[in-house]
Amino acid sequence: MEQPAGGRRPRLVSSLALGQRAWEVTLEWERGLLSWRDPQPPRGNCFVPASEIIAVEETEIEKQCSSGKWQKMAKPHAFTVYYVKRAQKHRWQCNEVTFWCVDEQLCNQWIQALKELLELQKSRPKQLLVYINPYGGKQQGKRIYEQKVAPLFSLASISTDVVITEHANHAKDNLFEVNIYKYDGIVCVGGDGMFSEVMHGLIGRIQKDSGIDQNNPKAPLVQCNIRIGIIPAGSTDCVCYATVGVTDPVTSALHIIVGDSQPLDVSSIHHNNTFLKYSVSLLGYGFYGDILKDSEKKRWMGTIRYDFSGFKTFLSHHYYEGTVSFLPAKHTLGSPRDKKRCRTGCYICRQSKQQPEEQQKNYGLEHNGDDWKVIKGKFLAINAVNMSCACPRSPKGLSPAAHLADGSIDLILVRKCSRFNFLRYLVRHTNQDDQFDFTFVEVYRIKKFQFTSKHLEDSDSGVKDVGKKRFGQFCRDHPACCCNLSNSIWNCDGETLDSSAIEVRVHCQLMKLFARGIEENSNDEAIYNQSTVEQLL
Ligand SMILES: CCCCCCCCCCCCC/C=C/[C@@H](O)[C@H](CO)NC(=O)CCCCCCCCCCCCCCC
Ligand SMILES: Nc1ncnc2c1ncn2[C@@H]1O[C@H](COP(=O)(O)OP(=O)(O)OP(=O)(O)O)[C@@H](O)[C@H]1O
Ligand SMILES: [Ca+2]
Repeated sequence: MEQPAGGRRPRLVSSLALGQRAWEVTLEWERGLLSWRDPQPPRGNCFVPASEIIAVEETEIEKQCSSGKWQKMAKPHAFTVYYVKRAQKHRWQCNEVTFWCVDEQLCNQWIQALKELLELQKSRPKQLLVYINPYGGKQQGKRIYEQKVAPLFSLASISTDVVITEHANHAKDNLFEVNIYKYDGIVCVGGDGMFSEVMHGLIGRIQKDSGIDQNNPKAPLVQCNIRIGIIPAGSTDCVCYATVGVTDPVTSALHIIVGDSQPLDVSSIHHNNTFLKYSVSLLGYGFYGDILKDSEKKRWMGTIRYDFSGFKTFLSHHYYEGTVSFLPAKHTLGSPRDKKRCRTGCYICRQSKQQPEEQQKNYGLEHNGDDWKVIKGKFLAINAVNMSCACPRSPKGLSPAAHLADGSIDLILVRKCSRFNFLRYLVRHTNQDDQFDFTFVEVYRIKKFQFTSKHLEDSDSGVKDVGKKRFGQFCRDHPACCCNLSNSIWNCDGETLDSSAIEVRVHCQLMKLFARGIEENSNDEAIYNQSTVEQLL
């Protein structure tokens, strides 16, 4: 073993057996790096940063004794290191490597040193509260958690309190009752709806404990530092996909274990000084609202209900009249037409970090009315997204250049157009072409917006045409056309809103997830070339 230089922690260097050969294994405290090198040709060289070590354990060797039973033996001496391995398409796996030592003392020294290094990883959770929706997606939540996630949490010495939900809002209500402060994070196993429920519970609880009235649309909300982890087991899993790059329970569990942290913008939605909901992904009126309305009746169909209702809604081709007023985001660095996307360590999101404090300072100061832009029109879809909304159906999402934590919303207005053009627009969500490059599509990066349907404007302005209010199902002037005098509904992260007239405002980085955003070409550009391990073993 090397001696300490200048009082620093010594590097630990040993010759340990790996497979059939002796490798030079090094633990560098300063760089937090475990590496192993084959001194003989073809000289494999592998590195694992401490931040990606999941656990270290003494290796138990199973040996058959004379009675024929298998017995656990701790000799000869070996230890196993479990670590993150990057696979294809942002997927992470738990890999392991076992090192054999000449004696027990050396083995213990290595285990001790690695455990101490793991203790230094301060952002890792030790205690988690887990909510499982057994009915989300393909109804596999419980199985996914028990078979794929719980064994990893136990390997990483994370203790858990698990609640299997018995009804909708169980998790949300529970978060107002339990001592949330004893947990390092909350995990939800389910889809976007389940995540939304947990987010509402957590943000709501923090505001309640801080004396903030959620019904006040101007209230400066208190940031929530307890992270939420999402184990995807839903139908769309858009929040997971857009923050991790893949919907894979093992990948998400590993991001939780290594203690990743991804701040997230949250929009608050109000109507007449009444709080309705928060939104992190899609707030959509028209097309996505109608899909949701129809698909809720078809929950029994499972995950394909969205495709079925999507097709039906596409054919119905309804448009809705209304007024959208919005406050453009003036000081944000990016634009929705940027080619560059929000990725791990995103510069634009990092620059926006000071926004929460700025917002607090400006509390009560209203923006000049002139800054607001007003658009009246006939819309097939009004989509307000806080993030790209990438999901397996559309890997680049509704707004590919939207940022997870820049304190802005991308507002997409799709005006009335032909079915054929709308189809061209939809198809562009699935290929490389620009979905905003149409005359009937507009996109704005904004801070706040309001929407009122024409239907409501007319009734508010005292139009007393009872027939107009009552029939509302088809257009009396043009029975064959697609305009719909009744309202659509708002799809808020997969849940419906009770009002069609809404006021929306974004809260920069209000909450945090156990994620790190999508890694840039994660496998191809892996700094630590772990794949060599497999080639050489
Ligand atoms: C021709 C193919 C075109 C495909 C176009 C695909 C665009 C897909 C964009 C998906 C955006 C998802 C945004 C995330 C929303 C979540 O907060 C929410 C809760 O989970 N999910 C949904 O509301 C669930 C939304 C589900 C949306 C499904 C849309 C399916 C559209 C099908 C249109 C078929 C036209 C075919 C004509 C021949
Ligand atoms: N035990 C339960 N019984 C019925 N509903 C539940 C239960 N637990 C949670 N829920 C509700 O189920 C709704 C949908 O769940 P979830 O989001 O997990 O699946 P999904 O809708 O299939 O997926 P996605 O939201 O990704 O499209 C959530 O809004 C949640 O409130
Ligand atoms: Ca954003």
